[in-house]
Amino acid sequence: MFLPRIVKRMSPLLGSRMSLNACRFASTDLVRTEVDDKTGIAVVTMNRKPVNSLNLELLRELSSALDAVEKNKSRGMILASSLDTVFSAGLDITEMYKPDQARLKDFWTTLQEVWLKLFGSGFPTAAAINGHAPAGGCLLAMSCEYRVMRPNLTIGLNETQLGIVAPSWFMSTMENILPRREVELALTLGKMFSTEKAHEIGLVDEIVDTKEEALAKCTEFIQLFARVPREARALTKQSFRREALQKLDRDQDLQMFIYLVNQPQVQKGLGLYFESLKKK
Ligand SMILES: CCCCCCCCCCC/C=C/C(=O)SCCNC(=O)CCNC(=O)[C@H](O)C(C)(C)COP(=O)(O)OP(=O)(O)OC[C@H]1O[C@@H](n2cnc3c(N)ncnc32)[C@H](O)[C@@H]1OP(=O)(O)O
Repeated sequence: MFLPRIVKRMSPLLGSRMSLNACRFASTDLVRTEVDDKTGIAVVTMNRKPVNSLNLELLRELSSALDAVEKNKSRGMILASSLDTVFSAGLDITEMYKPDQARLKDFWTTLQEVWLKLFGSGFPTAAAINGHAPAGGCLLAMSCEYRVMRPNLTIGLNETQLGIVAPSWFMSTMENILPRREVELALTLGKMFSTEKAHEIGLVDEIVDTKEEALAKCTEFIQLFARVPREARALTKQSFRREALQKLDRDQDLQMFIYLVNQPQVQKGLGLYFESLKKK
């Protein structure tokens, strides 16, 4: 259960430039939320070692953090990772392999919820991609409005490479950024792009060397909207994204997911993939 802790602290977030700004913290072990009092921007940092794989608990806390950002009327939100080389490894395979059925349902429902809140948020969002971002990790980054990434990393929807299929709302999220043809190729190949290639095709907006620079660039992006009326901006964004949001039929999607994941050949594939990750 997420219990926001609101305290005043000095911010260690953005290095010396920001170090005198007081921040409000609403944090749990898995997700840290820090709102800079000067900019009014919240930084939501995923913190689940070793690779920020998205299990039910991390998703629940992300969902609560998004509610808190909305409720606090933050100027915007930056999504980041506390880990040095991984933004998020995507969905936690252990949630889908030999699953407990009630938990599996909860897991998928919470993932849908996180996407609806993040992709459909009224406040401005940016992703500081300071590590690899495969599959569900790429989904989170793509759900934001702006992406800044460190060099020599990878990002993409690699599902077909694992013998599984990205749900249609993962596809719509990529289609909100890239031309249809590029998306079809990326999805059917299960393509993981290097930072540099992702930047070239427009999946990533900027490349920077450090996490601090990524946070600073994301802040600059969000501050572009400082003089734009908040409601008008929010409604414009939500109207632009409405078609993708409305296409998700949550019940049907859940039933399809449960059915497919429980297929013996999918279970076998997930098991083999999980083993290969362990042996790496
Ligand atoms: C035919 C129809 C079928 C339809 C089926 C429907 C199913 C719907 C599917 C929904 C869409 C799925 C979305 C997903 O997100 S699936 C997850 C995809 N993710 C990946 O492929 C990433 C896998 N991980 C990596 O590539 C690397 O770990 C990474 C580059 C992220 C980091 O590399 P690094 O070298 O730093 O770390 P390690 O690889 O050594 O990993 C450390 C430990 O973490 C474990 N691990 C890694 N990724 C995951 C994961 N996604 N889930 C669970 N655990 C993970 C890894 O095994 C290591 O564990 P140990 O230390 O115990 O060995």
